[in-house]
Amino acid sequence: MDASHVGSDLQHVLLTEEQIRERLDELAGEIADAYAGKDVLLVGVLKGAIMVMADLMRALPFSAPVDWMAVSSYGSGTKSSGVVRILKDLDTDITGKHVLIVEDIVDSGLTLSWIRANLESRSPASVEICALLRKPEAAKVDIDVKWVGFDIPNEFVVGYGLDYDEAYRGLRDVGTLASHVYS
Ligand SMILES: O=P(O)(O)OC[C@H]1O[C@H](OP(=O)(O)OP(=O)(O)O)[C@H](O)[C@@H]1O
Ligand code: HPA
Ligand SMILES: [Mg+2]
Repeated sequence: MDASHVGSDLQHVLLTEEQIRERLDELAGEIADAYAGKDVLLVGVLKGAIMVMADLMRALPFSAPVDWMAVSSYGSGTKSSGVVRILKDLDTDITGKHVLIVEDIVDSGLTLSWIRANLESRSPASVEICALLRKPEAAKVDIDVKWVGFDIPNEFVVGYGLDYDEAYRGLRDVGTLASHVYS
């Protein structure tokens, strides 16, 4: 799949690379203020959070350790199953630590509410969430996301780490897919 083909699969660009970078710079400033004088562990949720993590950690004015969890709830479809499995657990013992979960998207909220409860059961000092995207109309559970990049409409989006059946994660912008991709 070459780059021009991938581009033509997008129907509508919702967020450009530039908009994403500017917003992450703002969030990094707020996060830095919130954790001033504290050590924080950044926990990325594979695979979707790879781009957000890479850009957010470079925008932060301090060097925070990074760890990763891999869970799966979507598989190859466009709907969350709500059943979360840990595919890769943290390498770090988070007892007594401040944890900031870094995610690409809160859609139904099922994945993050499960991850947060799982991490909270390990006696950390605190657990907060930073997610680049949130779909307020899709929420199935109430979840407190302290830092949100953008609220977006209830449409399936790809790019900047987000996939459809493992494709499109490398797109620099975030957008919706043209209908021909699904058929
Ligand atoms: O709020 P929810 O409805 O639970 O959806 C959000 C989750 O779904 C996606 O992950 P996915 O399972 O597709 O894995 P991936 O990050 O490897 O693409 C996304 O990265 C979030 O982790
Ligand atoms: O809109 C989405 N796009 C890609 N992956 C996702 N996982 C949850 N929602 C989405
Ligand atoms: Mg996915």
